[in-house]
Amino acid sequence: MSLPVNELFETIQGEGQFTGVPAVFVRLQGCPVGCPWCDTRHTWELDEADEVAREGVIGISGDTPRWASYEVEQLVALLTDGRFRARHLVITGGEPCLYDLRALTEQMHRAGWRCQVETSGCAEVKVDDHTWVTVSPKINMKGGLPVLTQALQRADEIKHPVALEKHIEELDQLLQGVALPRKPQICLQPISTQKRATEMAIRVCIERNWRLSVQTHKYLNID
Ligand SMILES: C[S@@+](CC[C@H](N)C(=O)[O-])C[C@H]1O[C@@H](n2cnc3c(N)ncnc32)[C@H](O)[C@@H]1O
Ligand SMILES: Nc1nc2[nH]cc(C(=O)O)c2c(=O)[nH]1
Ligand code: SF4
Ligand SMILES: [Mg+2]
Repeated sequence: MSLPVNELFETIQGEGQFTGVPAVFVRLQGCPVGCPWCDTRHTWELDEADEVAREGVIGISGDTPRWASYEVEQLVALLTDGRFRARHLVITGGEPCLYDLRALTEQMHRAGWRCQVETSGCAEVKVDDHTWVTVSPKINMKGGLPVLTQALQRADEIKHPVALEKHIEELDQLLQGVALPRKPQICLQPISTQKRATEMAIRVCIERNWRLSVQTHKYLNID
């Protein structure tokens, strides 16, 4: 099984429940959802012409659509060869759940790491049982892709991007009638650190006893 890797880098998890935790990020190429405010638009298209050598995506920042094909075993070998101190792997994208992540998460857990997946919920979540699943639902997006009940039910955390009151109403509607067996933490993440969005998110988090997730890496100016 091969995975198209856009970038692989070590930083601090900037968002959600694990904010502040040193982590290695694997960003997979390809996403069909098309959020107008997406901060990783360069990951949307998986174009053959953008394929590069495997070394070409390690620790190099910069927003480009390039990607390299890694077999799961090659990725696990690289992640565990001693170059990283972190033991928290974040698999993001693009949309990582376009791909079957069971072998990767199983092998990384066996190596003593914790795994977290960041997904929009537009595709079935295929990870091992120990993986922390962060679902950031993308409601009414251009691709017309529904947020899958399977993804919501697998969620350990629901991290909703918000800028307008209507985004709260959409979340309420989405969650109505869906049983959430893992009792996920619900957090609101202001879109693009906008002041108004942040103020609204703070207010609603206090009203609902939800959690605030700000994109701390953007304030810190790190990857
Ligand atoms: C780039 S996405 C990749 C993973 C997956 N496609 C998803 O949307 O969850 C990672 C996280 O960044 C969030 N995000 C993307 N652009 C954002 C923005 N401009 N402001 C706030 N959050 C954003 C997403 O909602 C998601 O929680
Ligand atoms: N520092 C940092 N934290 C993050 N948490 C989620 C990210 C993502 O793009 O999925 C992200 C990211 O790109 N950088
Ligand atoms: S689902 Fe995620 S990667 Fe895809 S467009 Fe939306 S924020 Fe960007
Ligand atoms: Mg990001």
